[in-house]
Amino acid sequence: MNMPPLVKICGLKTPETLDAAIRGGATHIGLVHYEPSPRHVDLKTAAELRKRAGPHIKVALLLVNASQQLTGDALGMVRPDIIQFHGSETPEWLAVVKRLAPAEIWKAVGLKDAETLVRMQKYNGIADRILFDAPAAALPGGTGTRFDWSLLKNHRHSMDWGIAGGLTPENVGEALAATGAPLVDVSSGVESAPGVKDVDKIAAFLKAAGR
Ligand SMILES: O=C(O)c1ccccc1NCC(=O)[C@H](O)[C@H](O)COP(=O)(O)O
Repeated sequence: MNMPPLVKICGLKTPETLDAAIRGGATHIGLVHYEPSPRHVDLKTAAELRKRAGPHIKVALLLVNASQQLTGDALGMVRPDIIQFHGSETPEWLAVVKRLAPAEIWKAVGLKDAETLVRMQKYNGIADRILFDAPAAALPGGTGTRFDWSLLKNHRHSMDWGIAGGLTPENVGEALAATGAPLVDVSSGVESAPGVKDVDKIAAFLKAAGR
């Protein structure tokens, strides 16, 4: 029997929606610390949600081109299992954080074209996972738009990876069949309004993804 994919529910802000993700079998959750986002949580709230999540689900903290100071403060306060870099962070910066922080390093990459798959090789050996997402728009993530899944069809992955961008309970099965992704990540597709997660949609997504 095929293993179900890993599923990350991103952009959680409340205990109720965190509990819904855990109840539905999510393997990962994401906390966005980026003020322009409707999913932004301050570090105190992120630390409280991280504690509530407990040891059985992995918690990713999302940062976008954060300063050295903010990155250090965020890691110290929240103590995430994963830091997801969602801006134009360099491999050199990721390597510095990797040496200092006891956390996995994920790098989100806006998958625009086949050339992107060549350029992202610079993160090989540094990022613990690449998250293929739609190219940045008004926000660098959480845009609710898809990338062209066929770009990954014959790609030989040299790092652990996953997909994000415009996934919903209705299309996640098709996305998994098209890409064979070991991990799927969703944010807008389980919301009733930008930044407002819907517990029923979270449950439906997890079920549709096979959790
Ligand atoms: O979710 C945000 O608002 C966000 C803002 C800035 C950087 C990253 C952000 N989200 C990152 C994620 O991992 C999202 O889950 C991913 O981009 C997919 O989003 P969506 O298309 O809305 O499902």
